[in-house]
Amino acid sequence: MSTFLNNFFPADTAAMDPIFFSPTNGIPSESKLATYMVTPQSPEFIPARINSSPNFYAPYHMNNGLNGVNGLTAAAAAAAAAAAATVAATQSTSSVAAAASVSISKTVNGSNSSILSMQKTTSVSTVSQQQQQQQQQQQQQPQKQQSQATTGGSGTNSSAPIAISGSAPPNPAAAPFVSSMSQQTPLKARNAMMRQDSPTAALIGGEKSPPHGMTPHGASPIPTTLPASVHQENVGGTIYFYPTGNGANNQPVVNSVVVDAAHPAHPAHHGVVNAVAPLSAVPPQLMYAGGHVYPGPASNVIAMQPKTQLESAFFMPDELRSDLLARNEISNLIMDAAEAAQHALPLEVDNYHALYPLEPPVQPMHTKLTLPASTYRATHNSTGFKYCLRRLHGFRLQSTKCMTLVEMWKKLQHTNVVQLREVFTTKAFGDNSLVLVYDYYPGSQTLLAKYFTPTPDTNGYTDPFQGEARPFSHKSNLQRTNNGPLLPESTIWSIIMQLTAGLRAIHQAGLACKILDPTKIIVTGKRVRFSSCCVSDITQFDPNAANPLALVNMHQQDDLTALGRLVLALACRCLQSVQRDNVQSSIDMVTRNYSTDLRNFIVYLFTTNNRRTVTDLMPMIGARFYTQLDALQAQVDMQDDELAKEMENGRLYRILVKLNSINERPDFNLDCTWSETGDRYMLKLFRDFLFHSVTEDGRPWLDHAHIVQCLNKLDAGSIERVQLMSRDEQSVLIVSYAELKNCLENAFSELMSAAN
Ligand SMILES: Nc1ncnc2c1ncn2[C@@H]1O[C@H](COP(=O)(O)OP(=O)(O)OP(=O)(O)O)[C@@H](O)[C@H]1O
Repeated sequence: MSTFLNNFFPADTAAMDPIFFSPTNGIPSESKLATYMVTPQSPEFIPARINSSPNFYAPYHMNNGLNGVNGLTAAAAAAAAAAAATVAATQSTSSVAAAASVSISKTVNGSNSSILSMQKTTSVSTVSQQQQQQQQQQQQQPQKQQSQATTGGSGTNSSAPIAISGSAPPNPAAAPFVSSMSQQTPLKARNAMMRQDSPTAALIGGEKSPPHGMTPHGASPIPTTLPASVHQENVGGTIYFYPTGNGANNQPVVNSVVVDAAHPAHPAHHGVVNAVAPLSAVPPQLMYAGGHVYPGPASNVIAMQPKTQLESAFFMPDELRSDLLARNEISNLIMDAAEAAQHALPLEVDNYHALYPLEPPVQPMHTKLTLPASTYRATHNSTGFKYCLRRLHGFRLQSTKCMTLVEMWKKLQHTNVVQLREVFTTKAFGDNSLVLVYDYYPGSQTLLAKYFTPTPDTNGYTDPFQGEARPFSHKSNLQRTNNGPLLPESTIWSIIMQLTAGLRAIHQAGLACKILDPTKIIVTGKRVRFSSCCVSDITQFDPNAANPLALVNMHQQDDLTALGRLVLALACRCLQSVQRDNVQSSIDMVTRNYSTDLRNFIVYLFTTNNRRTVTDLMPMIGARFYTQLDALQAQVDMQDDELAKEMENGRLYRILVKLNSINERPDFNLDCTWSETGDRYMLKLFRDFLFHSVTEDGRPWLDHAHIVQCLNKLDAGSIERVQLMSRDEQSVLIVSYAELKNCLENAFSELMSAAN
């Protein structure tokens, strides 16, 4: 070590306190990096620009959307860091040393003496504050302010020196710190994390003792209570940092917060139940510190999942994921050349492009539309959002008076009605077409396709396992129709509730659906929506009528009749069941297979001599409404929980974006060493620590929990410290996450300002 120091500092300055002059490596004296004492043998360390003392508690700020934590207030961020400080302080009461910053360096020849010497000191234990103060007085060293001293020290443990390297410390007060350090110092530094326990173990069976060679999760080995000013002393080649008395007065901002080891920076993301636990009077606003922590799924959500596996606590259920993926895939489908030739679609239609057909090219006319129609998915030119375009071929708008109705439909917002966005005429298809633009729901099926399409039979053999009743029973086969087994009554009621909800909104808006049949109702997952609203209002518009809404009451009554027919068809699972001659036998079938309520519901809608309203249907739905509400709320609970997990993922993603924009950047402002120097150097080593750790025998050490934990600590700006090893294993930097965060923010803002 002494060799190293002699090399590092020229003889004429050797007597000077190295912190207060500019070392020959060009590091300004005020630099925090200067105090890290990186060896000259570390070729990567070429500081170019050094920051002054970082503002470790700088509030989160939004920076191009990539910064910080979603919705985390500055107070919350500070509280998070504060919580970490207190956690560490609480846990390291026996390790009383405190210092601005620390470096552990090997000797020039690369021996492990420093680390070994520290290991020898592990037997030393707690030193009281009074002892430290006495020792501090005995030292009688000039108490100099150091601007780069980290803040956040508790001030109670500020006088113990911190051993850096070389032989045993002259001041026994240093020992406790050295002791805890040595327990955590990687024996093989960066490349040998000597881990015996994975942090994931904590996910299963509570906190395990921290593995060797890595900063433990629960308690920082490095004192986290740092005074504002530090004096350093070189004894026999070992540098000791002595906090000055001033530091003792430097009360941290966080003392009032007492938390358990569940600092935001803890393995929060992946389910360790590390909720912040207030043990004393905690100001409520500081509790935001726990906002970083995903506390694991709620017990009610876990109970809802069919298979409660460990992964389900951390990741999205497979079913939901595959649903979302399927929807994305459908949404992103593009035509191949053959399809494009077959459909011959224009490149652009009004404000939309990338048309993709949702049905085969030649469509038979819908009986009520009397015009050929096609449906496409298309992307809006300026917003990039996808919409559903319904084109009426060869349609000339006779009068713009119908626009009154269009405006009424555009205003109608309901979760069971596909919303109309706009209507325009176009010649882009080579004819006069009218286009109605609706919201697009990928993966939708019409009710016709879902429930009234014959299931393929193999040689007349029907699968006895299909159907709701017991397999092979007489009832089971009787309940089968051409289109599959009869639907469970709960499914029919679920559709009824959704359709009546949509219809109620339409009627209350003074409109009528007019085309209420299985081809114009779409099903997306379990959601049912009216999909072709307004089409009839345009195509059947009478420009000579004094009041276009004069007949709306009659149309609303027709809607209710159509609803009755639709429900009957669903209950019989057969469209022919609603033909005039079949209605009575179909109702008999409903009586046999379903509840009286369902039968009464259908009969009510078929009884046309009274004026009917949707509201009258409510009592027939009755308590089933509560069942539906309960199912929906359970789904909301589940999705809320998924959202909480994904929020954490999004936050970590943003940090990774920043980190990766900086790491290994080949060139920045004509400086090809930018990403390897100054603040960025620490980020590089941190990246190695995160992702490139290896076991003692050189195998990659991959632990998701380690990565998540460390990223969380970085994001929270925890004052817990981490040991980073240079790639040549000649130097160790000990740096707090707060400093790393500061480095990250600075480097990224440099990139941002250059990009702008
Ligand atoms: N808003 C929408 N979002 C996503 N897909 C939709 C939307 N509206 C309709 N679709 C889908 O587009 C396809 C065609 O719809 P359309 O209403 O034309 O049904 P159809 O059975 O072809 O009726 P028709 O025989 O009258 O043309 C269907 O697969 C339907 O699920």
